[in-house]
Amino acid sequence: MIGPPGGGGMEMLLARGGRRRRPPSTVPDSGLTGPVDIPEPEPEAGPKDLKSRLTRMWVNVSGTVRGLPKVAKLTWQASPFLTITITVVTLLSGLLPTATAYIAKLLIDSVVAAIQGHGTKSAIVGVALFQFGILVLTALSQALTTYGQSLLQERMTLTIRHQVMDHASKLHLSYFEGSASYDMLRQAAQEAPTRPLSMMNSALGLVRTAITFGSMIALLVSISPLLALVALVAPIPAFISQSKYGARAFWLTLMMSPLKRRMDYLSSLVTTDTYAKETKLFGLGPYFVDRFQRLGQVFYERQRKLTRKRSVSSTSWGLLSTAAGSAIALYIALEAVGGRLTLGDLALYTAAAASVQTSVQGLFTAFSGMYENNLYLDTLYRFLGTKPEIVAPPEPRPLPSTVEGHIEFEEVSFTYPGAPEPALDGVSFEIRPGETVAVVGRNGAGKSTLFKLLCRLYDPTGGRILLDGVDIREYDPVELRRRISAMFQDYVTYQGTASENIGLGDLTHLVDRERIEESAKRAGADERIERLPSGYDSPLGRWFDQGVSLSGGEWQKIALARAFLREAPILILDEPTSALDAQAEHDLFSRLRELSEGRTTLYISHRFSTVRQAERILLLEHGKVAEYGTHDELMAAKAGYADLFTLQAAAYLDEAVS
Ligand SMILES: Nc1ncnc2c1ncn2[C@@H]1O[C@H](COP(=O)(O)OP(=O)(O)OP(=O)(O)O)[C@@H](O)[C@H]1O
Repeated sequence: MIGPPGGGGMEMLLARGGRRRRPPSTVPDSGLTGPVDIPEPEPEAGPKDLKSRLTRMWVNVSGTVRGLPKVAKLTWQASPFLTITITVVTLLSGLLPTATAYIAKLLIDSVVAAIQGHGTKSAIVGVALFQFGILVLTALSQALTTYGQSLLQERMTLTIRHQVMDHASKLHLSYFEGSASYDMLRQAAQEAPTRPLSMMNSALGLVRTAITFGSMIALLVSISPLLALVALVAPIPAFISQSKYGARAFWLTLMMSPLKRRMDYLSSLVTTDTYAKETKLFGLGPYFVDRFQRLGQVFYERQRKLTRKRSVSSTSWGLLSTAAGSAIALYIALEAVGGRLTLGDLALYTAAAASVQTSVQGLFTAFSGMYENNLYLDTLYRFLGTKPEIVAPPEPRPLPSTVEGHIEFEEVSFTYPGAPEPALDGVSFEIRPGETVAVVGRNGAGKSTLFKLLCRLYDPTGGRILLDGVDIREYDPVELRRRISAMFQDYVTYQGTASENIGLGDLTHLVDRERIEESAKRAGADERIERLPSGYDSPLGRWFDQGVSLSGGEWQKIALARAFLREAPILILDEPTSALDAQAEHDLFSRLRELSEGRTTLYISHRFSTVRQAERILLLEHGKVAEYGTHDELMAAKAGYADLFTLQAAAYLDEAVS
């Protein structure tokens, strides 16, 4: 039926189904260049004999059914009352079509009886009233279902989004930095909130249709077992064609279609604000639009072929079903003429045959809906089941109220998950309390990684990091991070007021205006903030409230102010002045001595004029400590640091001379 095992999730399906139709080329399938007929994964990669098809179908069915209790739990968590209401109404409404068909038969029979003179008008009125009652019930059940579903949808969305956010906030950094896990998080956040209800609806739809189906068959058996058998057999051809093409359509319409994903990416390149500047500058707009169009044509062509095949097949198989149905209708009509069946039986059969056929189709649609939803939900459950890797030990060592800030790296090595080589390799050095150390090195030398390890965003794969003589893994990571003020290279620009942007650096001072202004002054951000239309209360960024757009350097000063708000014993700054002008940089570093008074400070910088102001300098090369000492010591050593320093100084000198 539809692809391999239901419980396996999308990545597995993709990986297992990734059969290529053309030989691998040197051009990657990014969609930006190269051939546009990017192959779709083949869902049906397994053997095609009947036995294995049946086995696969069974695995899919059981996998999907196993997903149901969890879904029921989620809907129950969202609202027990609505869950019960919808379930009861759905089950009841399964019987309504059969009741409707049966009443139509009663009505016709009583009319015929009255015409023939052996029936009464009051009997007809009775049946008509009964029919009215059933119709009212049908309308009410539909209204209740719609009402309950829309309320439950809101509740479910809130519940699941809350669960996803809560869990994401506890997860370790590597989860966000790995592409597969990040994909899973995005899918859980975007798709999952609507899926459980959809799954629940499909499941209830399945049960409702099964009830209708079963009761119709039972009704037919009561008239003529042969009729029941024919009604049951006639829709089979239509069912076969449904199941064959339904699976393929599911694959093509699913977001995971590689072709469609690339189209979405191309579309985002031309419609997203952050890309607009570069797309315009390089004149990429028309190129991306053209690529999109060409990929779109291939996608459309595939859809067209599939739709054509599907409709030809379902129409021809469906005709077979119709022919069988019509033959039986004729047979019953003749039987009715012969007086062996009533006119009501004829009406009932016609209604029942149509209903059974629709039910078969409904069963298939409901099941494939459940299957698809289950795939998404599988991602949600796996996401919610991921355990945070960096957690406090069972009995964390309490951090002293006055941390000295004595830092030691002992043979620290670290390799990013899945990376071929270590980012840090046997790094050892010591920073005395209150000392200021500049970390330098080429791009990719491991500087930012060193900071991430110190903040315990990752744990070393070898060696240990000590704070005041204790391995940082013995502390509660939350407590440890409270002792660190940090600014990373890719700091956040919060879409909030200037005051909030700084206040978020320490939640205990979120609205402490005095402290916030003091931090802004330290970072050199005060002057700009005071010039804003509403000063510290001015919204920044353009997402909400039409805030003010700041320049790169102005944002960086705000981010610095945020780091300075927290008066922690350890201060970590990753390229704090990369976006600042020369004057602002000079001002900051002249203040840094004062700012770092009594704190252990580490900063990364590529500008050697600022680096030399540090008490000691750590030069990293390919993840190893190459040199460590004062500026004078490293200059005297005439090695790596001296070379880099001289190189940069010479460039400035050349400028000055020319
Ligand atoms: N999240 C990550 N996953 C895998 N590898 C990473 C990740 N982050 C960094 N790396 C790799 O680790 C190495 C060290 O990166 P790091 O960011 O520490 O360098 P850096 O010295 O700070 O460089 P730069 O001066 O460019 O900021 C690089 O080779 C990089 O490719």
